[in-house]
Amino acid sequence: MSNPSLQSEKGSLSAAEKEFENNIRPKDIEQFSGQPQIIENLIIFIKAAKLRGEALDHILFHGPPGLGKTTLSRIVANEMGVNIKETSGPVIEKPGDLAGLLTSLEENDVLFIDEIHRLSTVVEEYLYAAMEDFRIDIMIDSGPNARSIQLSLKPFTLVGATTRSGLLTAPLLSRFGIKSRLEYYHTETLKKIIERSATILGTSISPEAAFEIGRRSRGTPRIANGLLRRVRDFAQVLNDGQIDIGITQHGLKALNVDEHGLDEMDNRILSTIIEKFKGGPVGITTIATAVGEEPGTLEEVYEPFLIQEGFIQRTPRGREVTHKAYEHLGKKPFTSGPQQGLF
Ligand SMILES: Nc1ncnc2c1ncn2[C@@H]1O[C@H](COP(=O)(O)OP(=O)(O)OP(=O)(O)O)[C@@H](O)[C@H]1O
Ligand SMILES: [Mg+2]
Repeated sequence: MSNPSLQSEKGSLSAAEKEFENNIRPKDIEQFSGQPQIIENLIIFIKAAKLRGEALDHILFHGPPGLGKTTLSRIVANEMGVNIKETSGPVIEKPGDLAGLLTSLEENDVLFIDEIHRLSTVVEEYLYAAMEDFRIDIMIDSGPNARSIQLSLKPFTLVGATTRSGLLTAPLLSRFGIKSRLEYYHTETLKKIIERSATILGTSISPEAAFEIGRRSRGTPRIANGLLRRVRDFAQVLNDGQIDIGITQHGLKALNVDEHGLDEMDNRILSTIIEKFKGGPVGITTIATAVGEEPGTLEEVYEPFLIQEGFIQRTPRGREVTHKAYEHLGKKPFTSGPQQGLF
């Protein structure tokens, strides 16, 4: 199984994990670390919308799981001083469900649709007019009595979030005025996030320990917070609750956390390319079949981190692992003949 924190299926987090996430989730923009470009722009757009007394333009947050899309959506509503209604793509089954949600919004409120790539086509089409003209046409009755009535909506902001922006249709994409792609976090930023979370949890952590956890968190705040929580257990039982570098290294080792923060699926991808495809180049669809994952998920959720960290490179003929990948897995590069490596 792949790391549950990375899965985009929302059911994968336990109730306790969700509660923990909500407790430490930054509520206003000052508490949110990282993503400087996105934050800088949002501050301007929010100020401008407030000055004009208008709804903020529709926003799409996209990027790998656990980087802060839900967090930012709530922060946007909070900073705008409006209510937020939260739903998700697969939950809105019929146009009527969407109409119900939209008509319940107050002026300038935020409607947050998580996993927006999973909206049904029919619902999506109704959303177009709602986003563009703040109106929705709904059919009432059926057969000869069928007629459509037009409902006007109060201006609102749609905030969509997705890990799979590649699955969004062009008409939907074009209706978002603001599109922000969240990036993986630098270790220094994760360190700050971990220190903030530790304060909320009432635990003391040394700077080296926070850095070490950050370094091994796959650039992802959710993973960083999850590791902090587990390492805190080790510290509580074995170290009087003090999280120092010693107990951190002990804990991370006991938890089998990879030296570079790679998860099981990352390692499976690398070892598959090495063992089954001689290190590549190999096409993404072929890798996907071999590891039992969808090509799109591989491309949008797993691969970006492996490329950023220099474990994989894209070539015109497909994906290739790098030296770093061989070293990481303790394997020797494949050589095609006895001549190679002689000179
Ligand atoms: N920039 C940040 N600063 C502090 N904490 C953060 C930041 N980004 C995310 N987090 C924390 O990481 C956790 C996951 O964030 P969030 O739920 O917003 O991710 P997401 O992008 O919506 O993930 P998914 O795609 O799985 O829905 C939350 O507990 C949140 O508190
Ligand atoms: Mg989310």
